Amino acid sequence: MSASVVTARKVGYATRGKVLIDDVSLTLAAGQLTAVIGPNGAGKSTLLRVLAGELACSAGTVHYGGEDARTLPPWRLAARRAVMAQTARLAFPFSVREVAALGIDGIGRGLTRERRRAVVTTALEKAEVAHLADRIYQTLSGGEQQRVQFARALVQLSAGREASADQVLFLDEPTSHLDMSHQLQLMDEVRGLTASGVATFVTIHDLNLAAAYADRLVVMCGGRAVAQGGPHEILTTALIADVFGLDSRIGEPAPPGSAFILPHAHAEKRRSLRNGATGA
Ligand SMILES: Nc1ncnc2c1ncn2[C@@H]1O[C@H](COP(=O)(O)OP(=O)(O)OP(=O)(O)O)[C@@H](O)[C@H]1O
Repeated sequence: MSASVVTARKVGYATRGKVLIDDVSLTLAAGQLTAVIGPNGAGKSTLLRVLAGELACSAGTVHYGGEDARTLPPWRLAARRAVMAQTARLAFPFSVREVAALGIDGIGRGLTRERRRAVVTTALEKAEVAHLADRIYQTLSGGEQQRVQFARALVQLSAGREASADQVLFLDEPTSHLDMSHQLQLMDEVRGLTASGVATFVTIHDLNLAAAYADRLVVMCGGRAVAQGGPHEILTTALIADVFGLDSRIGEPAPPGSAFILPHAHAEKRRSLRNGATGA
């Protein structure tokens, strides 16, 4: 069995009297890709931020190895885990290379200048943004910015590896702005990192990507983890219909020549639009 890198026990998080996640227990293991799915507002990002130590849980515990995340010094936490957030706005006109290099801040002091540059260059290449290295980050498209943020997280992991072998990469909807080719390319990179022993944790809306790449799925709904397990045991028609509030017949056969299976609710709307209805 793979070694546990992060262990959450009965974790809850509440703010201003509102419970955002409740009673979540899970383990992130070395060499395992965990994907979190669930409807908007289910608590996926909050769970990610609690596990990553960005938010202190208000109930339960999060441990990195034997250490409580709340007491880990920031630089040690930064060496053990990298986070690719859902959105990242920058106030100043940094170049792409400078943004990626932010991943080294605080943890890469022991690296030579050449080594730092090599770490950043490799990450830019892996995220397929090396050709944009000298561009100003704010001038990039949404998808390009997302890939730069992925590069920044890869830089942080590479720099942190000198201090810690047990690492975890958290990605909050990393493919939301990416075209299909870059979605697969990014997930392939994440899969490769996972194969090298990193524990990876991805929140994602695309159930097909989740099923294709994850070793383990966590289904969040109403702040609770309502199901956990392998994609094939978890992604049942009944569970998807229940959690996402869809018609119980989730899929319809793909049209000839199409690569997609459309959710039934969307298919109904598409049919009514095709027949001249308003679709409202
Ligand atoms: N600081 C906050 N104060 C109050 N409510 C919050 C706060 N942060 C998040 N929430 C609420 O908590 C719930 C869970 O938010 P969260 O971002 O974790 O959901 P999510 O599953 O990631 O959603 P999405 O798929 O839309 O990204 C939402 O209803 C959100 O409005």
